[in-house]
Amino acid sequence: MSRIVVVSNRVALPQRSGGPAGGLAVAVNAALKDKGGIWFGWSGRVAPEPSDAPEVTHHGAMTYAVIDLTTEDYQEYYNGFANRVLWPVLHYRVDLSEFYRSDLSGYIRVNRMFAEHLAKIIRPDDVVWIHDYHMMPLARYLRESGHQNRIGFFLHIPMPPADIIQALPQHSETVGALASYDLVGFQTEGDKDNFARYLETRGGQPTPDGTGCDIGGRRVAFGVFPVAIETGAFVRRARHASRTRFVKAFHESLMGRKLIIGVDRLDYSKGIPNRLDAYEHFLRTGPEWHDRVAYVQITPKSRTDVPEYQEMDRYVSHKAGQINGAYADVSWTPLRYVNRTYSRSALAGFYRLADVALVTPLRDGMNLVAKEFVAAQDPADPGVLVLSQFAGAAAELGTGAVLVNPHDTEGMATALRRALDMPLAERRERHARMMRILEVRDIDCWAEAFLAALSPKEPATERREIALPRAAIRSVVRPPSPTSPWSSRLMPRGA
Ligand SMILES: O=P(O)(O)OC[C@H]1O[C@H](O[C@H]2O[C@H](CO)[C@@H](O)[C@H](O)[C@H]2O)[C@H](O)[C@@H](O)[C@@H]1O
Ligand SMILES: O=c1ccn([C@@H]2O[C@H](COP(=O)(O)OP(=O)(O)O)[C@@H](O)[C@H]2O)c(=O)[nH]1
Repeated sequence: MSRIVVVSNRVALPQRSGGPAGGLAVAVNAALKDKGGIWFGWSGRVAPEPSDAPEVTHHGAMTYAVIDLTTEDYQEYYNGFANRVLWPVLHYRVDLSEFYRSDLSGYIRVNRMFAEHLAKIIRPDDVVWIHDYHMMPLARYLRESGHQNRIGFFLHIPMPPADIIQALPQHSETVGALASYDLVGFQTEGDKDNFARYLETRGGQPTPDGTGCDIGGRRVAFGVFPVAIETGAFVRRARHASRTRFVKAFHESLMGRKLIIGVDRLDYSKGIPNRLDAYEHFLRTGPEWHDRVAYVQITPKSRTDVPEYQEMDRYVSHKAGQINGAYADVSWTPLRYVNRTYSRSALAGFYRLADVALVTPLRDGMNLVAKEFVAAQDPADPGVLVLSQFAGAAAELGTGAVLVNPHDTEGMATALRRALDMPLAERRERHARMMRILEVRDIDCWAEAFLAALSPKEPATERREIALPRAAIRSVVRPPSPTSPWSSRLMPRGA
């Protein structure tokens, strides 16, 4: 019988709940745990020697197979090429990328090693589903060694326009290698269109029905599959969490103040400095709100070996201290900045307490926090989602959220004020609009739609879809300033 084999760098191992926070692991885990399958990837460990064979564990319907990385692999493949080249460039930040040929070699070496391990795991009729920018060339290497399986790829992060992709040194080895898949899935229409245009620049011929492209003697199909959450389960989780002692204690600590919440990995793509600027502006221009709000920013540290992330850490801590220094009183802390990882149950309870969520990335593939926040609300008295127009989630939630441009400090402060003042009837109506989408497009729908489109019997045109409002959002990329040091490139203008 055909099995589903999923491959990703990050694997949500069952014995390690409370591990690093990240949407890919959360989503893939939710999609597969009942369906079953094999999940192959990195163990999260760095070891002196490469793994001879994957370490295999079974849990429910899932089999996990993971390998360790050596220090060199971890530096070159993960910290280096994946997180200092592909991550910034695909998030439209060519100015932050640091390219070294040795890192690209490491990336290719690790992908070849993944392909070799995988070749021993997969059977000819298995459907292989590969995830994210760490693994772009994997299908090419599997094809080179004769594997004819149906192989799909899903990109969790944005796909920028062709001009930006072309700034990636040797992009044919990474983005170009996506042409070896049978199906490539994206979070938004804009991402898909950018990829289609990129393939055309490489001589690809769009198929007459527009669902793919013929290139290099093969046909690659494209699709849009916005990643989702376990909506029903998250609603129940939030209801339950709000009754726990832990969440009640948090509620009491607010002493009747309105709660503004932000939950993001400490990553420059999440726009945290811009958001703090906007909050500072809100406090400066709105003294009537002093002592009436509490902003809790939960920010687990991420990719801490990467210099840009270390700098972001220093900057955000400093900025948080500045805001509290300027506006706190003996009995009021305007900003609670927390570098801890919380369980998703605790987060669900926090979201339900919140009056406003600030989800304002400069660029984000999707942003599951936005969806979780909406699902966690009490429909009778829901909080308001303030959402960046540059998050993938804006394509689905844009009609219910208050959309903002994260580069517009005053605009964000105004949006925050509007959200805090929003009448109950409008809050209910906006929340209901977003919930309708989250209920129809949940995580099972995401996995089923992708796998149906990948399966040979059900071509992409027959898959289950609902019409989505188009985000149709593009932004202009500011060229890097040759004179500024890299650290200032991370900060908002004027910081
Ligand atoms: O694995 P890490 O290096 O610790 O990083 C965590 C994950 O970050 C990214 O998540 C993305 O996927 C989410 C789900 O589709 C999406 O909502 C979000 O917008 C993306 O940023 C990354 O793509 C994952 O590979 C990482 O595991
Ligand atoms: O302390 C935390 C912070 C975040 N998350 C989870 O991590 C995921 C973050 O996914 P998102 O798509 O928002 O962003 P990413 O970090 O993947 O870029 C969400 O499911 C959060 O609930 C968590 O479990 N604990």
